[in-house]
Amino acid sequence: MVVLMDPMEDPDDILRAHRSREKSYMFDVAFDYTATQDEVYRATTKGLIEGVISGYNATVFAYGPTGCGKTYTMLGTDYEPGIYVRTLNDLFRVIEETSDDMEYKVTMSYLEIYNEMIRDLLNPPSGFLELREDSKGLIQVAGITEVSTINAKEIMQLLMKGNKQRTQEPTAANKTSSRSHAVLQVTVRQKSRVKNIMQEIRVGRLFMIDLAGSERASQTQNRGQRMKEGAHINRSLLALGNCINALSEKSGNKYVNYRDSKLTRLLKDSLGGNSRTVMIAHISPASSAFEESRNTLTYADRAKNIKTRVKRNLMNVSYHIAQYTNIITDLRSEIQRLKKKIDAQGLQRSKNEKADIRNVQAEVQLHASQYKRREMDRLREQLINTFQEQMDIRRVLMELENNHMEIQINTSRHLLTIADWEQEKTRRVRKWREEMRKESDIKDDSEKDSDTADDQSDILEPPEVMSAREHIAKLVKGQKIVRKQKLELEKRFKEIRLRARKLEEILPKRISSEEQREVLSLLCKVHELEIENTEMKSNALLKDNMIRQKNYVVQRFEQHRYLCDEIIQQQRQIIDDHNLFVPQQLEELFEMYLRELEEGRLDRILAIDRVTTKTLKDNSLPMIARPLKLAEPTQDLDSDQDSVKTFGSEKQLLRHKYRWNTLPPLVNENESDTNRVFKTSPYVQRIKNSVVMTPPPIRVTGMVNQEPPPTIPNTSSHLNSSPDSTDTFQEVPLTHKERKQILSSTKSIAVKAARRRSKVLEADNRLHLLEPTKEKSSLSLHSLSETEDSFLPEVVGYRRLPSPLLHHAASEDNLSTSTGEMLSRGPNNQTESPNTWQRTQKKGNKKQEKRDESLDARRRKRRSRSFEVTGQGLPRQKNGNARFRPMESNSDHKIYVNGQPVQNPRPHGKTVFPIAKVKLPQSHHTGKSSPNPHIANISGGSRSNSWGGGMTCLETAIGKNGRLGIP
Ligand SMILES: Nc1ncnc2c1ncn2[C@@H]1O[C@H](COP(=O)(O)OP(=O)(O)OP(=O)(O)O)[C@@H](O)[C@H]1O
Repeated sequence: MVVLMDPMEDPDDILRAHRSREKSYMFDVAFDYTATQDEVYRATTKGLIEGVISGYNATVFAYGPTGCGKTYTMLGTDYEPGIYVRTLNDLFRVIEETSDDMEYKVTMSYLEIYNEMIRDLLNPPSGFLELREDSKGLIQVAGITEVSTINAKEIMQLLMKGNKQRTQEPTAANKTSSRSHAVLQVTVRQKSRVKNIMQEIRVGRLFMIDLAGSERASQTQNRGQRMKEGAHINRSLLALGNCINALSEKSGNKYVNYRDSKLTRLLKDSLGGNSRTVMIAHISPASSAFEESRNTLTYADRAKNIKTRVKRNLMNVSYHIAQYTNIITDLRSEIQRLKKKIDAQGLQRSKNEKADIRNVQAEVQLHASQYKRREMDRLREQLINTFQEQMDIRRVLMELENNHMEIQINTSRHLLTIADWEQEKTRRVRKWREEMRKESDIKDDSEKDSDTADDQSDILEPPEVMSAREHIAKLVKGQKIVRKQKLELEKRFKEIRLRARKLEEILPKRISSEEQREVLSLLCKVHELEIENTEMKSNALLKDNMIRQKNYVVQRFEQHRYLCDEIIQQQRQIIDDHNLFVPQQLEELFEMYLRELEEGRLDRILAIDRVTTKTLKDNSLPMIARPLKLAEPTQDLDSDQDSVKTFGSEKQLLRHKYRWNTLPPLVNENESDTNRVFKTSPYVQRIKNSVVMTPPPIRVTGMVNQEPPPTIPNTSSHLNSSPDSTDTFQEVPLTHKERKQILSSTKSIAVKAARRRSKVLEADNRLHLLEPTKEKSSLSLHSLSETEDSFLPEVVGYRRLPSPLLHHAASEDNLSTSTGEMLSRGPNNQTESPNTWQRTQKKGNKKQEKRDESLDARRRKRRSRSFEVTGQGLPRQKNGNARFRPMESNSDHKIYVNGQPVQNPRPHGKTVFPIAKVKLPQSHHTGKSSPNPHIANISGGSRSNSWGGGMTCLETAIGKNGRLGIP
């Protein structure tokens, strides 16, 4: 509702009170000054577009006085486009949406009626155009340019171009006053794409008209041309008003004069015919425009009453048969078009599908390759882990094996001690029985038996034997633990090897690239070599242990031989001194003994042994085997655990070395090499079944053991090594470096042992009885240290001990005491000098002299040999007395000659063989700790000190004996 109030109305004017000019008008919609272009468009024009497309006519025209915003509403600005642009945009959008089914043709024309003349705004040079009415009563502009386009942007450009051609002049009322009526006609022809004989064409026309504003001359102050323009404008608008008035009249027979102006003629259909028409009436809120507003509203109100009959503009085209050809051609072209469209769509779809398939394939491939890579990495990781585990287990087994070896060596030593004691006990019992037999006349048999029994049981075991039994019990326990651990590890090793074998089968199948295969193969080869190296080291260690064990046996025999020599010589001296009768047979035997000494048969045997030992050590390990690093020369010589520590450090070194990503080889005994990627070396093949080599058990017969270990079935008076296992070890030679290191180790131990021996000798009171002994004892250590290098080869060889006669001839050391010479001659002879001894010797007959000469010759020969070996003269020989000490051992307190023990004087207060008098320091027996703490950890820390102590003791003994045999 629009309420128009009269600004001139005076409420106090009684006379005009009943003639109020205030009026209310009702419209479909009214906009105030806040309304936007879009709101106006939506409320007025938007609803017409669908009708136009489907064949209905429609008209939107802006009506009102000048300067009230008609052009603004219809055309708008670039930023606020008006109805023209908005309508066309929507029109083309709808056409596009339905163009699949319908065929559209859109034409546009733009004209102006200026001073009752029609101008083509799209083609101004075409001049003034005439209006014509066709046979169907439709008003047409003859010669008007109809632009066919379906592009909204193009239409906008045309509109802008045409609008510039529109006559626009400034007036007093409007700076941009339009001096003409502008008519934009858009014709939409729509037909179905389905061809038929009867073709239906829908033609919708849309008129969008921006009328010129009615103006009053007084208001516009127009003169001349402007005034003339105004007159024309007003006339045409008056005609429009008249038409509206006529159309709006409700009376039946009305006459509408459209012919008064070109505007009404053009809008004939729009106003009263077949058209949906929207009239947008513009008014000014200014009180000065009251009259114009009232007129406008009055016309708009009247126009409201105009009723039009709208019908769809259909053109049914019935084609003639002659046109069928064209129709068919059209249809074919349409079919082709549709086919192309379908093909294009199909192509696009298939492209999309193909792209999808390709994407899917690529994705699948990517996933597959990623999975494959992950799987390969996983397998490789597993393989490396199995190799690593194999390596670790082999290493631990090696350590356990070494432990086992040490235990066995120590056990054998203790068993020997016990066996010796058992023999001693038997001898004592026998002796006691003989004594008892002599007294049997006095006592009756029953008493004797009971006494015998009592006496036997009363024999007290020496502490070293008890200690040996304790040690054996501990060692047996330790051996059990080690064996159990070994079994578990071997079982685990088998499992891991099986796993590795499976991986070995899987991996070549999975590896696609030859390069990968090669790299992996090389990697495995490296680890194979690593494990081979470990195995060889293990064997080298075992062999070293075996050699030490063998040397120990040799030393024992040599010790024994030394005693025999001593006894024979002394007894021979007694015989000669007292001119005792010697049976022929004994004489012959003695001759044979002398011959043997002269010919040096035993020396040769020892030489052979030395050569064998040396050969074993000389045969180098292959270069890939990292040599064992034994004692460093710079190590602390006071340490009791030198060699053991070094062994431990070697293990640490190995462990460190294997910590990097190393792989042990894949050993598959059953698989043929051709089917394998990772082959086992011949060496590994050869020793793979003896990876865990067990040294031969030490058999000691006649031993009474409280708890005999399984691998030590019974006692034996000798150590025996299995020849088979020895052969196995001989296959594994030592490198030069290793040999050197062993020698260095021996040197360290030798120096240390000599130092200890020196201390012991100094502490021994008996040694102080002989003045030179003290000197030589102190000298010996120095000498040893000095000449160690030159002695080393002989140290390894373990030269035979020199004859005791030689020591006596030297007469400078305490060996005469230690060999029992003094004792054999009685207490009175203890102070007798060696010279006296020699003088006595010269008193013999010629035969004896000859023998002496022979012995002297042998002595000289040996002495000269010692010079040759050492390269030094007398001082070395003098110092050699310290090295003539027999082997020290906690179990060597007694020496047994031909089964008869020579007792240690200290426990029994009888005859003394000084060989047994030297005792090792206490620390030497107990040991300080496990030689390898890592091993202790691996074996659950159950390793007792006695194992290591025993091992250390053995090494020390070897070192001393090595020196003993040198000069
Ligand atoms: N709604 C509106 N918002 C902003 N400015 C408007 C609005 N309506 C009209 N105008 C401004 O008023 C001035 C006159 O408007 P316009 O030229 O559209 O009037 P008209 O009715 O077309 O005049 P004439 O009949 O003389 O051509 C123009 O500068 C136009 O920008």
